[in-house]
Amino acid sequence: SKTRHFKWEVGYIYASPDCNEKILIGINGQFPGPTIRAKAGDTIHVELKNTLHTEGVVIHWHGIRQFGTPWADGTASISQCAIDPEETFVYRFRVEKAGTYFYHGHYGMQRAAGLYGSLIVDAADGEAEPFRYDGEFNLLLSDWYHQSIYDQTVGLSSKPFRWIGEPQTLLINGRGQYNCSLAAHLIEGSNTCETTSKDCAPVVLRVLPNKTYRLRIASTTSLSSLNLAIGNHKMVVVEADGNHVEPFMVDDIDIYSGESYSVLLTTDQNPSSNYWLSIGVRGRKPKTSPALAIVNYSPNSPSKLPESSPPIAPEWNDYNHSKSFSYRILARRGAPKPPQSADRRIVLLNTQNKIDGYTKWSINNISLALPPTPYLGSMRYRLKNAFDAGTPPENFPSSYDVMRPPTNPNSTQSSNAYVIRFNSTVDVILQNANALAVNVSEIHPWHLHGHDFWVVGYGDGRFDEKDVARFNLKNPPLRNTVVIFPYGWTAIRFVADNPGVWAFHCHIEPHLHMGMGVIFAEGVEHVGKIPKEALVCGMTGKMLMHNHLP
Ligand SMILES: O=C1O[C@H]([C@@H](O)CO)C(O)=C1O
Repeated sequence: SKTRHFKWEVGYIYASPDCNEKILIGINGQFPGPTIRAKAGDTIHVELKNTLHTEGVVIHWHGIRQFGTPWADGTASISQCAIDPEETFVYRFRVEKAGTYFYHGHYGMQRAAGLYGSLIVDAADGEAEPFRYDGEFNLLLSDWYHQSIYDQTVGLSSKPFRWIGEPQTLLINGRGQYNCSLAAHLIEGSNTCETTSKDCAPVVLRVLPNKTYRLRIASTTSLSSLNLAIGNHKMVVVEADGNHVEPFMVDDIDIYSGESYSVLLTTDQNPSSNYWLSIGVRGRKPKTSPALAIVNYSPNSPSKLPESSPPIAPEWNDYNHSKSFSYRILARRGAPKPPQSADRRIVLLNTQNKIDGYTKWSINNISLALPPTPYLGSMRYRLKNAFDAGTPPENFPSSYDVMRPPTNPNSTQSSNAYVIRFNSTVDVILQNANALAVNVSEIHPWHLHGHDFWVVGYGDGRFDEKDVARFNLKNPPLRNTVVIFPYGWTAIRFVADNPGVWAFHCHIEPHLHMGMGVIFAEGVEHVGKIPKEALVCGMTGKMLMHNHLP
């Protein structure tokens, strides 16, 4: 195995991802950031210089466990201090498992400002994936707002609340077309548009007939849940979040923020035509046009417009469609199985709340407020008063009606954390509920840092003790992100075998900003020597400056 070195500068740049010039956060002047490509077992070494003029930055390596390097997880206030302007921080960690991953900013709402890129891990030398393909494409999906993230964050934390609304544009590999359909010739009265600029030209997948391609698809959207389909073609799902799944064939896939998939595409359709690949919004009433890419059968010209219209995503609120897709995702035969019982069960109620008139999301009535001192340092060195004391609740009152808005919407903010016994097995039940408005319950994709977890069950309504008997302990899929459907619950199981402090949160950027997350700490006493650059801020900073390192 190798060490792969990268030297990055993170800074604001001018770019036109949807043919409209804005500023966004690029890496080495690029958007999306450079793709990291490595082999399983390699070490990634990123020397990251913050060239944002007036704000800190961190980068999270989404789906990478950071076993033995919890300080490299890239979560501000959790695993490290934000890197100050003009400072350089070295992220050094191992990529253990082949798969489709990505990285992104994890400070404030910097992900929504465009701070993301792909991280692809190939099988180690001498190892092979359990499926074959002739070529591959990488599709990093995102959504894009014209409003700056400053404007967005101020709105979300204002009274009255100002919601960000739906994104202006969906992007594929950082490119999209605002207010102008590529399929213009098919839609009467729509504008044709200038899409020759390299920043916003549609993505072209150039294929040969009768071959099989692996499409790596990851979503780092700020808000949108997406559906992806390719005209006339079916796809076979083979990977989810860096784990092999039992292959199954679909017409389209749903993908939530924080998830990744690999699908196999066989180019077995009429080769004299090109085809649309289309991405549309799910789970929220869409106001954003679908994003399109072209599957270009060689030797057709890539500018030859497909004869058939782009596939249309299922109705945004057809949750049965989404559920049937999620329920089909199962571990590939031979994949690691979960422990057959858990040592602890934590039930997390997801509600939208009010705190002093501000709109928030809460988990068991606590809205996460991150402390100034990163947990990893304050827990490792047992600093008092660095974050709120006490264990957050393990459950919510049995009288709470998940089908109705909260009768008392008042909630509290806290930075308290769940301390989990090292190497114990934990079940988490994510319980969805009605939001503040009547008859509204939203989709939330939950992402766990530092682990993959088994998705052992889903259900509608309120989770009940008797549901435990229905858990799938035979072939549950391993993932790092899983969705909770409106008014439903999702059960996950994981082994707390990774010393560190790990965020577990809704991957919707504004929801995390509004407090929708919790902190898990496990085996912190086993954490090795934390590089002091990760901790020099807040109380740990003062302690190190006075040389009182225990
Ligand atoms: O967090 C959210 O706030 C709005 C809405 O509930 C209140 O404006 C919305 O759609 C969210 O997802």
